[in-house]
Amino acid sequence: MSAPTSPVVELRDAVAVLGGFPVLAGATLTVDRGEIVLLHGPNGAGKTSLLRLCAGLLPLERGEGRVFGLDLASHQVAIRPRVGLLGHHNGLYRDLTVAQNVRFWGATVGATDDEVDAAMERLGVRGRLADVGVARLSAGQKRRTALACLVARRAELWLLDEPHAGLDAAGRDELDATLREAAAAGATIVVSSHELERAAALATRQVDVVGGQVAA
Ligand SMILES: Nc1ncnc2c1ncn2[C@@H]1O[C@H](COP(=O)(O)OP(=O)(O)OP(=O)(O)O)[C@@H](O)[C@H]1O
Repeated sequence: MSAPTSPVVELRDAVAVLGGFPVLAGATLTVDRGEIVLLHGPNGAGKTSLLRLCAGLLPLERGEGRVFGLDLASHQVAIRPRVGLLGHHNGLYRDLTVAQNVRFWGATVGATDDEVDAAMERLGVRGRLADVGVARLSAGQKRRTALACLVARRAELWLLDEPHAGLDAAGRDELDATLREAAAAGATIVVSSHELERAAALATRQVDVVGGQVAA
């Protein structure tokens, strides 16, 4: 864990480039431990790119970037295991069942069977779904499973790209409750969402992303 007083995310004039195109054009953002920050902005504004940069999955071309106090330019390998990114892909092992996926991620931090069960219960994928192969799940069920994996692996920084998408009403409520619990337990959460009313009620702070920058 980073020291309680140091920010979990610190970006200053961060520039990232994909295919010769600047997907982040000087983004500055600070996120403290326990915050739930909502990224809001139009399609193509740079929200996904910002999340991927913080996850160590997009190279920092120019500017400064630190996560857990570690330099993004040189410590991506150390940063990645402490970060849970839920992107457009759920990152699940398709050949494993729901329970096997959640157990796998739980095992990376030494989670007990009870903790793994509790994570699945929290996201409504325990009972009947637990032994179903991921390849046979619906989109919403995959998303629930991916969220259960994040709970089980005790990610310190949750980076969630439109996590409400594809979830039914109960799933959205369970997601919000899960995020509040995680933040209360010390996790830091950055979430992009087009579901403004719901996400704004969840977030402790909202920032606008426009043209690859974070609006002041
Ligand atoms: N693989 C890529 N190669 C080149 N440019 C890309 C690539 N992926 C995204 N971009 C560009 O980067 C910019 C930021 O995209 P990004 O996906 O970060 O936006 P976003 O705010 O998450 O959008 P949305 O709300 O549609 O998900 C856009 O202009 C987009 O066209």
